[in-house]
Amino acid sequence: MKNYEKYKVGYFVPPVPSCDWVKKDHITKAPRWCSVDLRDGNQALIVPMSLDEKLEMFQYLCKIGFKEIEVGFPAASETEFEFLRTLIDKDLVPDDVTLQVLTQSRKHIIEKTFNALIGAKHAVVHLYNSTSVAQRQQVFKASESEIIEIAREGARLIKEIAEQYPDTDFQFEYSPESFTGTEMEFARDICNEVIDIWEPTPEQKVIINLPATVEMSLPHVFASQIEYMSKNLHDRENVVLSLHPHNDRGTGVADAELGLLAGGDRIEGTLFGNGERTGNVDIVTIAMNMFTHGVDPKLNFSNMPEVVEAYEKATGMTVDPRHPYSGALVFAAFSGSHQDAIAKGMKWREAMDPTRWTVPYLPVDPHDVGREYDGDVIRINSQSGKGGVAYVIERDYGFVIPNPMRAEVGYMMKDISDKHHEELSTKEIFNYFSEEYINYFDPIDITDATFKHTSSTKSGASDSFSVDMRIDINGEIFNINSEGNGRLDAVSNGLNKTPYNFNYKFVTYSEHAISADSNSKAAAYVCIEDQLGNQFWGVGTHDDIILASVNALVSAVNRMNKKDHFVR
Ligand SMILES: CC(=O)SCCNC(=O)CCNC(=O)[C@H](O)C(C)(C)COP(=O)(O)OP(=O)(O)OC[C@H]1O[C@@H](n2cnc3c(N)ncnc32)[C@H](O)[C@@H]1OP(=O)(O)O
Ligand SMILES: CC(C)C(=O)C(=O)O
Ligand SMILES: [Mg+2]
Repeated sequence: MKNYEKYKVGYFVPPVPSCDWVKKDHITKAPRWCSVDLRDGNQALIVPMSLDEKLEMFQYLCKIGFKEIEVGFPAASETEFEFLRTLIDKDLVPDDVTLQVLTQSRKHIIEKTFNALIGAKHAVVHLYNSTSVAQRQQVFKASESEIIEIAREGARLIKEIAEQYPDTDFQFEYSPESFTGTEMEFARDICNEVIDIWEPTPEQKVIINLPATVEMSLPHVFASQIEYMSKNLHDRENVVLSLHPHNDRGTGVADAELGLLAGGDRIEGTLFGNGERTGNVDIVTIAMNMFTHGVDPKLNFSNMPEVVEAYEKATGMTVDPRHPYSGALVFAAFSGSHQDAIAKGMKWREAMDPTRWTVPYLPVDPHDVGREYDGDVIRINSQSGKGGVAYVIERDYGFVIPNPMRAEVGYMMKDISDKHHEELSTKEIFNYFSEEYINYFDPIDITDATFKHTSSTKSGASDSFSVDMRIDINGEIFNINSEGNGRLDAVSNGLNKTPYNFNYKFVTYSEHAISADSNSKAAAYVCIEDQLGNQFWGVGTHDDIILASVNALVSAVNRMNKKDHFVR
């Protein structure tokens, strides 16, 4: 027998499957969110949170905007019980936040749960018992009616005890735990039995929570199960249909989203999907998925690095660098074509429509989750291209590298990164760029240059310029006067008046003012070509745009010297 042959599907499709949810293409409003970080998340930690850690996490969950928080299983431990007492006795629960607690259907546990809640303003008492075929057969060794009786007993007791505390606004919740391994008709029946005992009203609705305690099926099957339950629950209008997906198959978010389309009103989950085994469903991802469809998720993740920090501190878990919306690398584009598209997309947005976000490869504006464009988005390594390199140099240093020069600079950075086998920071990139191209005065340095405009006023006569220059070549000084039909031409002719033989022709020239912080105000770019057709770029900077262009020419000629050594 092959190993895989010991498995078969363990879920149940509804007797009358329907898929009306398929017709809806996105979620149009935020569900009721319930954080179960402090209960389901907490029970999955190697060392559950201390009272102080729970308090800190509770306050942070309130800050994000959760209005319903399952704070624990008060009968589980002293810390759990004390935590509730502290929240209530010290009046730490905001008026608009409802505490939720979990209990098994056992008298002493239910009683202890209510004791923990004495004095609370609002509370959800959450009752569960297992309903799946496996649990009925193997754990409870009980018939369907005996399992229903466990639920009914718990529901009756909860209702009865709650009546003794009229000052607390109680809401009741029931979960057929292991719902995904339960026959749908049985799940429907047991939930309806509980609903009938609790007799919900529009003012006092009940919550029926359908957990994918273990995620067992494709997400569309889960959605069909939710749709079936939604259509077959008693008093549906007075029932809040809650979903509680886990992530065993890695599709917890899909379960939640399709489940919402299928009739779910509420989601129980955790930050970043902490929870038993592969976790509870990740509320951050569901909320941000909604956000990127233009729907207000009613939770505030605008400072995601802070959320990550708070979560990691409280749980001791880490957020993966690839975790949707929150991982350290989720906005990083290393690859050339992605960088090129992002850089162009950012510029297009600025010029065409800053109100919308459609930048390729970035499903969300990093600023909307507290991340930066600088450093977070375009990052340079050996997979990068000219567009990305030019983008970061322009963004951080204000140098607009001309299009024909970009490939050369891009390949230079790619090679450096490849050889060093590491990412390059923008600072390193600029240093390499600067060392190689900008004001490269070895061996030629023009230490003084004074221009005169010597054009004729005769019509048809072209402009001409003369320059007096002091040229230093390897320490040898030449005082030269020369002329040309432009300033650069005059300098170039002057260079050729030295005993050296500079054989090149101009290919292109461009210049711009530098907007970013810089000691210089202007940058110029010159490309020359030697006799063999090799091209050499030089970049010059100076306060004076004319001298910037002279510096660019000298840099280009000096760079040519690296290949074609000057001869006298
Ligand atoms: C999917 C979920 O996340 S469900 C929530 C799970 N979370 C936790 O269990 C964390 C907190 N739990 C605890 O601290 C403990 O389990 C307690 C305090 C609740 C109970 O402790 P104990 O009674 O000592 O142990 P234990 O949990 O093993 O009890 C098992 C018994 O409870 C029964 N039981 C389990 N769940 C339920 C339930 N929901 N309703 C009624 N009985 C239940 C079992 O059938 C078993 O019965 P048996 O004694 O007749 O065999
Ligand atoms: C208690 C229930 C809702 C639970 O956590 C689960 O089934 O996963
Ligand atoms: Mg759970």
